[in-house]
Amino acid sequence: MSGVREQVTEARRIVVKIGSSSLTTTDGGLAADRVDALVEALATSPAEVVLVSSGAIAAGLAPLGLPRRPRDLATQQAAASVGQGLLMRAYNDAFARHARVVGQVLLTVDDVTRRAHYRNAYRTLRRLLDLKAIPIVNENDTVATQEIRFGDNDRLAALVAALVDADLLVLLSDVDGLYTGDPSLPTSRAITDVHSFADLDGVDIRRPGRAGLGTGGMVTKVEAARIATTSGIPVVLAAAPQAAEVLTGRPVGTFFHRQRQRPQARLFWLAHATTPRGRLILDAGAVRAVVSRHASLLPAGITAVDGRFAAGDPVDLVDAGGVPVARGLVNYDAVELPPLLGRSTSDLAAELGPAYEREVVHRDDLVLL
Ligand SMILES: Nc1ncnc2c1ncn2[C@@H]1O[C@H](COP(=O)(O)OP(=O)(O)O)[C@@H](O)[C@H]1O
Ligand SMILES: N[C@@H](CCC(=O)OP(=O)(O)O)C(=O)O
Repeated sequence: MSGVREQVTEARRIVVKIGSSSLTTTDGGLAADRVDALVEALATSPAEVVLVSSGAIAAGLAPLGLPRRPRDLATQQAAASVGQGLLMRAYNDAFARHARVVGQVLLTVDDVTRRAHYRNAYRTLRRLLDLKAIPIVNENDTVATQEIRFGDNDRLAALVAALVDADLLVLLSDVDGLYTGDPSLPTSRAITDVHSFADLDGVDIRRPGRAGLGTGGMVTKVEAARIATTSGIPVVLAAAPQAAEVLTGRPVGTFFHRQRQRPQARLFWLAHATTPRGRLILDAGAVRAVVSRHASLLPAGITAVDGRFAAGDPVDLVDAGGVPVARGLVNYDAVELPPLLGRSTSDLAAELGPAYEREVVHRDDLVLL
């Protein structure tokens, strides 16, 4: 293997994600030395850096006298509310020593999936970078409900990487890369390169780490790597203390090669970041129109509606057998649709007015699955 990874050293914009377990001590406090080491590596990088940092909940445990990570959402949110301020104070102070300014950006799933919101998030991040500030992103834990939460920051980081059109995503954890199985077992081997996700068949990818502070374990990291690489962004997965080595292109950790050039950005959000709120069951003609001709979905081709969704929500388009063929943002509330099904848009417009000429899902808001 050559001495440096050129896709890393040539990256002009990098998203770095660090997990809770890498920032906090086992008794729940923020580990200042770890924050300092990370900040040193980031502040000296010539690239624009967006930091996605977990650790709010973990950092809030000790001040609130909580012995371990709570399971219920309200207590997690209280801990995040306390911990997020402490986390930002630590970053603010550490980056200030390198004469760098930081900006807090708290995002919800909607902010990175809905067009109007993600443009707004993009503008804020873009402007912070233009102003040479380091955006520090976390999920907006205090307002997110269970249903709409990411819960882990791995996928959020991949989506942020796509949002800011990053050249590289770095996932820093308490493990120095992906292994063929539980890294504590002597039989597990380190995986240095992932060229295709088929390479991972047979790899034992587990959920949370032993420290009990992280959330997603390797499952969400591999999923994040899949999201990023299929949108043309390579990923390095390494241990937090290796951050400086990673950023100087040393071949440490696991390198996930990009799977293809970037698809149209917004469609990518739709496929990976949204949870469908309902299903539209399509007849065979509509399936062909949507899949082969990439046409908009009209009421005439829908045979049934399932779920309680509102206009603007993501829904799955499924064939008669229930197999999802596409996902799209629907233009009608669920309750509006049943009387329209099977009817032509010109009939509907003549009877109900021009507003009913609109597609159920516009082709620009559709992605094939
Ligand atoms: N195949 C695997 N390769 C590497 N690590 C794994 C694997 N399966 C499970 N893990 C565990 O995943 C953990 C990292 O996930 P997590 O604790 O959620 O980290 P973070 O807080 O950094 O997001 C590691 O500590 C490791 O024990
Ligand atoms: N937003 C949460 C992140 C949840 C979490 O623990 O994520 P991770 O450590 O990346 O698996 C927090 O700041 O505590």
